Amino acid sequence: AEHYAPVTDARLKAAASDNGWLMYRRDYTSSGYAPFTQIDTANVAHLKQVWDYKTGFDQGHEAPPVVNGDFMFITTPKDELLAFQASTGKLLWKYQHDLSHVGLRTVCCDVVNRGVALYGDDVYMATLDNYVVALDGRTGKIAWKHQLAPADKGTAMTLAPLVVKGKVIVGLSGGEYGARGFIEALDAKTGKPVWKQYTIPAPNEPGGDTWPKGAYKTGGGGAWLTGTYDADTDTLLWGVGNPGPWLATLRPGDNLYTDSVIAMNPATGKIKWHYQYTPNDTWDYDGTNETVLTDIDYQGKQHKALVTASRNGWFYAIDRTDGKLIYAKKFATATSVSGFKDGKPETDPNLRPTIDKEVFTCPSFLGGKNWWPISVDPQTHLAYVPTMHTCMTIKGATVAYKAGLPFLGETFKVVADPAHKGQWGSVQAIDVNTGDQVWSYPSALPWNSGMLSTAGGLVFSGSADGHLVAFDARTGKVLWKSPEMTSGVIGVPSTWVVDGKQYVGVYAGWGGATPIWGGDMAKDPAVMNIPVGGHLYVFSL
Ligand SMILES: O=C(O)c1cc(C(=O)O)c2c(n1)C(=O)C(=O)c1cc(C(=O)O)[nH]c1-2
Repeated sequence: AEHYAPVTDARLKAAASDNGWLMYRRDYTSSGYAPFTQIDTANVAHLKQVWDYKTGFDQGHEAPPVVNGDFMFITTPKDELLAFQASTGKLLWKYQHDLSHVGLRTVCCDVVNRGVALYGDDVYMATLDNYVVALDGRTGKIAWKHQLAPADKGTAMTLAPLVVKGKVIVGLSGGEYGARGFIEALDAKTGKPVWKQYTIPAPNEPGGDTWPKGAYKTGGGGAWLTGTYDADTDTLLWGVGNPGPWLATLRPGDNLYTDSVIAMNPATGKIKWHYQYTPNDTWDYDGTNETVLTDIDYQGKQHKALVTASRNGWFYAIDRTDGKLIYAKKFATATSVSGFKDGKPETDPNLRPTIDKEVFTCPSFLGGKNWWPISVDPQTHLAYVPTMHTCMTIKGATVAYKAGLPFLGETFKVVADPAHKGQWGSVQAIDVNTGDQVWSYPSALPWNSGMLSTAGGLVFSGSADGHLVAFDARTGKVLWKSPEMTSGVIGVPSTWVVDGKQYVGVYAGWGGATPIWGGDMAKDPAVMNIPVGGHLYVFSL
């Protein structure tokens, strides 16, 4: 293999001019966009498989290939880290994190891992038993590992870390177990903790008064997806998950910072501002979905914005300098969050379940979109959004907190969205200047894969029936479908260039929350028949 070029701050900041895919969403803006033009709308139909690798695991395969030079790094659901020669698929080394001491039970939504971060010579992975592990990228030799929280108290880590200025930053899963979430930064060289920011304030801290007495300790607020770094304002942006327990009558108040994006100082973790997508959430909508930085022109005014397609079914544009709402538009049927007043979301009091009352509301807790990241293309100025069309019935239930056990207080069932019968999913393009839909590609099966856009005028994403699909970025026309892969796709495609040749890679490996919690959707024979099994595929011209 060729020599390993260290990943510097300069390279991470200037991802646009790099041939690799150096982090989870390729660049600090979380665009999921690559500037490569070799594969384009005219030749994409000639893509051929160049190599593949079967992982041997049947859980959901969610990680994107992360590529530095001719080195590719990808994780498996059980915290194995694989290094390949990116151009040929030659396995260079393999590291298996020891999960033997952890029950895999306190993971809400399948045993998963979303991949790695790179810095210097090292590769970083977060694990289900709350370690961050650093390995030498060339050899797989362990540099350090550090455990952030015990493994048996309802917490886990499933996200890809983010490296900002020499710190490896990760967040906790555990919103369904009443774990108090946090985001923590470790020194990339030594693994020493630098700062830790709880997502749920203590009573004496700002926002502490949005919780009833004592509730913050079991308030949830996982931070289970990778954040975004705004290099212009030196701000770290991170989405925070749902409050615990799900049943909101047990915790009156806004319950900050659940279901919010928080803006932090990356040197200290100190919170600068926040925006809450769903106040006093009682539908498990989380606020963890990606935060993508993009400059927009809304009604004739320029804004430095962040955009997100929230689980609650609304597409938000927020001023990324101060956290003020610019606009919010529905991208899926959305009734629980019913409108906005002075920039703050309002929820429908009639659609709040109680211990005596079952309600029907949309979207389901799985969201108008779940964790599968959107991509924002600076050329088309469109956001490509993997969308789910479901509603739910939901009712309160009794619950008591016990560390390591689910803390929900609700029963629920995912059902079809009456406005999208026979269509569990779609891929849609949304104009980030307006929040309006430009094209939509309907899918009978749920669409649970992340999006990749490229300067070749293409959008790639994987289908549940096992194809990598290339869309025309402007029109949504399908220009190419890979031959059928051995499983459905929930992975995140990525692309890179080695020796002048562009590659596209994606995991097939059906799983994640949909087959476990999907109710009527999971019981649809077409969904039940999706084969499982992890399989990495790489294509080029
Ligand atoms: O609150 C949490 O801590 C938490 C963690 C995770 C996770 O770590 O995967 C998911 C969720 N919540 C969740 O609500 C959810 O719908 C979900 C889907 C998936 C998946 O991998 O498909 N993970 C998670």
